[in-house]
This record gives sequence, structure tokens and C-alpha cells, in this order.
Amino acid sequence: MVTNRVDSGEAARWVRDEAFARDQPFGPQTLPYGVVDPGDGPRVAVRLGDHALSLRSLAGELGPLADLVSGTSLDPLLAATRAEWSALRARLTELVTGASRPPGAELLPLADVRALLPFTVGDYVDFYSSRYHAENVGRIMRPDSEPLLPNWTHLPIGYHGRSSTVVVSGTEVVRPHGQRRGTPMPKFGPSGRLDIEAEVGFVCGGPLARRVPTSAAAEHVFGVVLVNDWSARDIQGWEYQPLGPFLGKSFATSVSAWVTPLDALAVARVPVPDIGHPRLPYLVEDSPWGLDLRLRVEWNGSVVSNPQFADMSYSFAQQLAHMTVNGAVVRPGDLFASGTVSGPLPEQRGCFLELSWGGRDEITLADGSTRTFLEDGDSVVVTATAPGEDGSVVGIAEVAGTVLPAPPTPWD
Ligand SMILES: O=C(O)/C=C/C(=O)CC(=O)CC(=O)O
Ligand SMILES: [Ca+2]
Ligand SMILES: [Mg+2]
Repeated sequence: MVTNRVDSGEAARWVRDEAFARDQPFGPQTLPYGVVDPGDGPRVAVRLGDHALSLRSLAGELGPLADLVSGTSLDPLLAATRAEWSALRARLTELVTGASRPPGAELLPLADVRALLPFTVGDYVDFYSSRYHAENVGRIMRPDSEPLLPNWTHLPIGYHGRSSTVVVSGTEVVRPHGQRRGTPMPKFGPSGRLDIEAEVGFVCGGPLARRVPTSAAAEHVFGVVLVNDWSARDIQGWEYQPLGPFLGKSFATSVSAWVTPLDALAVARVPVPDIGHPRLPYLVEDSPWGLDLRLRVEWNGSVVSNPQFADMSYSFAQQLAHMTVNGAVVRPGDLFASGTVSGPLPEQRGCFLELSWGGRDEITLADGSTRTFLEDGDSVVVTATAPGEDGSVVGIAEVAGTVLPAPPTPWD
């Protein structure tokens, strides 16, 4: 039995003040959705400071909207409409900023719950929409060619990934085995160049649709998560031509446990950098907007990079329009990632391939140790913040992971 941990009788507001301060990244201006299990089963919740507020426990206050959040995943909520998402958020904002506690409201310390993968991941796509990342990777991996191929400025390059290996923040990541370059035979064994990619993921919702125009993208995107697209660069470097990444990226992709609704990011809208030439009509937006999300990458507790999502060259509306322009459908639960977020400055690079320039330059961590790629036992945490209303800060929940050693080779 879960006890209700809110002490009654607190003045003014029914939730502890520290969860409410407007400069807290997870105050009432944020209210991201997730699924937590305190030990007696999962329930949908919103994060408030360092607590999870169970929405099942607020059913009596939510009217017909309660059905969207009374189960054990966000799937029914994602399958609803933007009007319902906005109505639910408005009602929750009222409830969490109210003076008195709704009867039975269950507020659980995050330290006492397990946060689960909050929705069933449908199709997973990974884009490549940072010009800085694409140019850097081109220079590192293909030093004798132009860094950008001619198609890059005309379409958001992407590939279809593996949704069954999308895992929630905190899940340990096992170093993968695979083939890498070797003469006369390729080598096989644990990856020696395990890397991360700091990205922003868009969680789809709303009615099933195809050929989504840029103007309708917000009807089909519920919110955002942070993504770490773990990448084995030696496996990738040998296998990726001509069809793109395959086993070098399909072993694990981590996402935040909390989905920040687009409605929480209204103040964070920023223009998308100009691509330098006209776009084809299906990629034109009246006023293309990206998001001013400021990412932070920590490697074993040392901050090694601060990528800015505002530097991305394609908006999520253009990515969704492109993904569906051929008649492919988008469904609730589909996830598309932005591509590695990198900026013009070295300290804004969103992967270790770039930060170490292909393994050439060592990165020094706070404990004095040096790295190029990940070692067993290393941990990476990516966090982000965005500007919110009235000078507040909106937090985008962390995506964290620790590397476990590779198991024995399959024939050992
Ligand atoms: O071959 C290349 O240029 C590199 C491709 C990637 O690493 C693909 C990828 O995951 C794209 C990204 O996250 O930006
Ligand atoms: Ca990626
Ligand atoms: Mg991956």
C-alpha cells in the first residue's frame, strides 16, 4: 500500500514550497509526464520538483480527462488530441497551484520510485539536422570529401532506427560487439570506440496521419525528451556505407523518463537558422521555429559540452513533413530524434567523436583522468533547460546511462 506522503495543513499551497519555486526547473511551469512505480505497480504522473504526482490519484478532479491518465503508460494520452492535451495541462496547473490539496492526491519522492519507459515506442527515426555536427563528422570520417553532401541543405537526412532497443534513462548500456575494419579480414570484438550523441527527441501523438504539412506538425507532436543515441564508432565506420548506420547504433538508445509537453515550451520558440537557398514547398513554414533548449553533457560528473538546440538547421515540423511526405504514416508513440546537437564552438559539440576529433585529442575530466571514447563503468548524463514564462526555467528531464563491459564473444 502506498501511503500519501503529503502532510496536510501546510499553508498557502498544498505541495512543499521547494517543488513550487518558479525558478525550479520542475516547478508548475514544466509538468512533464512520466510513469513511476513505487513498488505496487506503475501509474502515470507529472514531475514536480523532486516528486512525482500520481494522476490516477487525481481522477476525481479531472472529469473525462481522467481516462487519459488512469492507466500504466502514456499511450492513451498520446492517442488523444492537442485540445485534450492542453485541457489536461490547464487543469493540472490549476490543481498543483491551488491552495488546498485535492482529496487523495499522492505525491511520491522520486527517490522512492522507479521511473519506467513512459510510452510504447512506435517507429523510431534519427535525423542529422545539425550542420555543425554533420560538417565535423564529414571532416573526421571522410577527410578527402566535401564535409556536406549536396542533399544535406535540401532535406533533413535521417534513418530508421530500432524502437525495441529504446530504453529509459538510468538503464545500463552493455558495450556491443561487432565487426570493424581489419586486414585481410575485418576484426570482431567489443567496440573500442563507444560514444554518445546528445539529441532532442520528439514524441508523436494525435490521430494517425500521412503527409503532415509543416503547419499541422504541432497536432502530431506531444512533447520532447532528451535522447542519447549510443554509437559504436568503429562498428559504424566499417558498416555504414552505402546504407547508413546499422548495428553501430541499434544496440541502445536512451530517452528521458519524463516527456515535456510542447505546451511548456511556448516561450522557448526561436527562429530556425536560414539554410541559404529556397526550400521545396513541402518544407516551407510560415515562420519556422525551433526551440531554445540549452543542453549540458556530463561525463563522470564533469561537464564536457553545452550544445544549443537553437543551432539546428531543420525544425521538427520540417522533419515530420519530410518523414511523411511519401505517404508513410505517423502514429502515437512514434519517436524521432533531432540528430546530434552540436554548435559552432568546440565546447558545443554533442558527441565524443567530435570532442576528441576522431580520438586524436584527449578530453580531461575533473578527476584528472583522460578519455577519448567511453570506458567500462563510465556514466553520461545529458540535461537541458529552456526559458519559461515570467523568467522561469523549464527543465527537460535528464537522460543518464552507465556503460557495462561487453559479455564474452558469442563463440567463447
Ligand atoms: O556518416 C556520418 O556522417 C554520420 C552519421 C551518424 O552518425 C548518424 C547519426 O546518428 C546522425 C546524428 O545523430 O546526427
Ligand atoms: Ca544520432
Ligand atoms: Mg542509438
